[in-house]
Amino acid sequence: MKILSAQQIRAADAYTIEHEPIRSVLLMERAAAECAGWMVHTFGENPPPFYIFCGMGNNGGDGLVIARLLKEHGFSVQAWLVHHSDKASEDNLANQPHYPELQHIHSLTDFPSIDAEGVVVDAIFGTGLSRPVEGWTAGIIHKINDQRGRHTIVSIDMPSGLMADKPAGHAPCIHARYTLSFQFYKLAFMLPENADRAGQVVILEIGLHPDYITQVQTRFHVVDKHIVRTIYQPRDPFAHKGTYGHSLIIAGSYGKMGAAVLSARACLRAGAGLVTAHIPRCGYEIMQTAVPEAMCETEDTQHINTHFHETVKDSYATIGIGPGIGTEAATAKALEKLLSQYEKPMVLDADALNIISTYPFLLHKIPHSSILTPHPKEFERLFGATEDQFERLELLSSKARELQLYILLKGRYSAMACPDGAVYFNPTGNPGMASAGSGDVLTGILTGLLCQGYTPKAALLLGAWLHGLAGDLAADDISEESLIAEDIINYLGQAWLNVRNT
Ligand SMILES: NC(=O)C1=CN([C@@H]2O[C@H](COP(=O)(O)OP(=O)(O)OC[C@H]3O[C@@H](n4cnc5c(N)ncnc54)[C@H](OP(=O)(O)O)[C@@H]3O)[C@@H](O)[C@H]2O)[C@@H](O)CC1
Ligand SMILES: Nc1ncnc2c1ncn2[C@@H]1O[C@H](COP(=O)(O)OP(=O)(O)O)[C@@H](O)[C@H]1O
Ligand SMILES: [K+]
Repeated sequence: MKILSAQQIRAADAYTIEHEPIRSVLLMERAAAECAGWMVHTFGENPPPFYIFCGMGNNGGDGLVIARLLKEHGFSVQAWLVHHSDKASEDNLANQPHYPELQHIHSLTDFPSIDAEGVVVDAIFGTGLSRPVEGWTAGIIHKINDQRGRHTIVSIDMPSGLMADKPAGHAPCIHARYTLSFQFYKLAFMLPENADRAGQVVILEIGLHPDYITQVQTRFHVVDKHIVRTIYQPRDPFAHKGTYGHSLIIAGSYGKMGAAVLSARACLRAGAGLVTAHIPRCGYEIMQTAVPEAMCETEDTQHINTHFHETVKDSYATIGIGPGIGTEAATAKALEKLLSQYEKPMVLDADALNIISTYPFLLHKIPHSSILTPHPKEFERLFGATEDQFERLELLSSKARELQLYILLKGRYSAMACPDGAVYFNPTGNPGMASAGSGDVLTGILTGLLCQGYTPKAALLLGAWLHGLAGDLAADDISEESLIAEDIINYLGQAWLNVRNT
């Protein structure tokens, strides 16, 4: 799914009006009807009172239509027009007479006291916000936020105060429980700094013209079922274990053998034909017992520090390196040697990335189209700090282009940058996965997918999706709280079935 900028969303709106064709006031009606439908579906059993705050633009126009539709549905509704500007938009004006009970707010003192617990609908500003909200209108936003504990706040299209594709900094902004976003995610929703502003994002189809959406060029995307379905390749009925490659997992050190076990097991569960684990000797019994399906190569020390045997170049379809290997100087030397002799795309994570941040020249030795999977701290160590998260996304995209690598920056919506500069966000996953070892599992999954012949881009998008989906399926069964990395591996099979049957 493409992520459109605010300007492209306006163009999609205009294109739809011209080519469907549909009058703009009817497109507003259609969008608002989707919102009202969601509200009836979500709160309809025993509907609480609705308090709807409308601005002077088309976002406010949506609010006016929602107020009328909910009232017609028999809900208890009160609506206010927040006069932040002198002029209302045409479609806003057209809808005002259809909601005669409309009340007016001209200053902070007009803010109503809202007693009974209910739903506050924020339809003050949407994609037309052009500058930070100031003055008494900012006061209204703060007053609505003060109601957070007692009321459910639902924002229409955007939480008011947030800009779709610019940093909001500390500007006043609604903190919504839900944001009902029209047809697309906005880039701002993908960033951790806006998590408690957008709340849970619900995408509502409003029938924007498909021709516009197909032809519009965007750098940012959200991975969806459609993308995943086109990547997925069923296994060949005549396959043998050689068909799906032999991968090498280089992981673990004394006290961190769990990382190696998780990566190797995830690599197998992702579908690799054969897996060899390259580990320190102290982990031999652990690995052979915990993952009998994997073969082992060992080193005589507690860290990985010798050069890898000469066959590394030819024997392995791909390599996953990093979880738990530590950052000893000898391990760094071994990594340098490996990067000098191995030429196919591989997966680098955790301590492999930390070593590279200490010896940045290694960045240029990584085989083209390899996948790096830093979490935000590792990313900062590798590429430096940025002013804000929009700037960090730009840095991510430009580094992927410059180094011709795939870089996955971990998070709620992991951001995956490609060598052409495109960035895909992964929507699956949950906070239960914020627990030790989840990243080691991801390394194993990505290695397993590369190994069986998925291209680096396909492995990256499918791997991140499967990893998060397995976490979601696990959380559904055993809760986010008790989810551990091993569960992600155990639910990988169900995630595969889900992808296959999509
Ligand atoms: N996408 C679609 O296809 C569809 C989109 N639809 C809806 O349209 C919405 C976009 O509507 P929009 O363009 O009218 O902008 P909106 O967000 O209402 O704000 C504009 C108003 O705010 C004002 N203003 C701006 N900044 C301000 C500030 N800091 N402080 C104070 N005032 C400020 C500005 O006035 P001015 O800048 O002139 O002062 C103007 O009055 C979109 O989010 C969605 O809800 C659906 O109806 C149909 C299908
Ligand atoms: N709140 C969350 N929502 C979705 N995914 C998450 C969340 N928290 C963590 N994850 C995922 O879990 C993984 C954690 O990786 P990482 O921080 O490297 O863990 P570790 O080093 O302990 O293995 C990442 O893939 C990340 O995207
Ligand atoms: K809004």
